[in-house]
Amino acid sequence: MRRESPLVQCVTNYVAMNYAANVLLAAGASPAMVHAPEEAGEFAELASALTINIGTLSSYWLQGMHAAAKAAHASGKPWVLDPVAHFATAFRRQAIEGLLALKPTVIRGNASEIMALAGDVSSGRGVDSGDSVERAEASALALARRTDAVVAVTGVVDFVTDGHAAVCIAGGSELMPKVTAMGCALTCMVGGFLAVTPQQPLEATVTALACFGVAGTQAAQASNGPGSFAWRFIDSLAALNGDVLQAHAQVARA
Ligand SMILES: Nc1ncnc2c1ncn2[C@@H]1O[C@H](COP(=O)(O)OP(=O)(O)O)[C@@H](O)[C@H]1O
Ligand SMILES: Cc1ncsc1CCOP(=O)(O)O
Ligand SMILES: [Mg+2]
Repeated sequence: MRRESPLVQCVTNYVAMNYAANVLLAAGASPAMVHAPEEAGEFAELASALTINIGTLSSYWLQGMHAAAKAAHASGKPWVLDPVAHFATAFRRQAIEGLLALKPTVIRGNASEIMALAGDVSSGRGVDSGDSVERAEASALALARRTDAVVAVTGVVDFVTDGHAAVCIAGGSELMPKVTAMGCALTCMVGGFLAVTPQQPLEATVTALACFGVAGTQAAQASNGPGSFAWRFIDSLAALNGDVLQAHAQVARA
């Protein structure tokens, strides 16, 4: 990632835009928050990967998402879908079906989002999860098989699957769900690793999640609460390199 500094197009939400861009910069990528329908498709042809997040959805943004995802799909670029609170309203449910039809390479969400996307009953209400990752594992496997996407469920211990192999990633901190846009930023980070290893979406996703696990644990050690954690996390990510990741990542086959 640091060697190639890939251009990553992020269509994310108003809450996450600044933090997610700083996360990608800390990891060595070059983020671009480009979402207007007039240019999102054209830009997707330039970028090495695309991420789409429906957190603060509107009709206008949805047009940009479609333009970008269509262009990415047509030009063989990988793209990541973050289905924030997709179950909450009819508008979101309809939007997520349309985006799924454009074949995301990776779907990254919390346990409630992934369970609901697989058609299972979940306890989610808004953007925060009401379910454990363990409860979402079967849903993730089924969703991966149905969509041909790699599915990542995040929480205390993350679970990633392509419908066949499955990997667990531990680490992180209980402060992470207390900082808004942490998951959205992680989705953009997955896009960064997909950009540099587009043929290995499972490995790219696991690497992104492992970076968050290691940086999250390190940042929490020096933090008094969510405010200082948020900026220390960016510093920890910026200090991360391959050796530190190899030494501290908690990754295991599930
Ligand atoms: N209780 C926890 N302990 C450790 N890490 C966590 C915890 N909750 C969330 N995380 C981490 O926070 C990041 C965002 O995940 P999550 O909170 O599930 O996403 P979202 O913000 O979309 O709900 C992931 O790296 C995940 O591993
Ligand atoms: C609070 C909020 N409201 C709409 S999008 C958003 C951010 C959600 O971020 P995350 O899914 O990373 O917690
Ligand atoms: Mg989220």
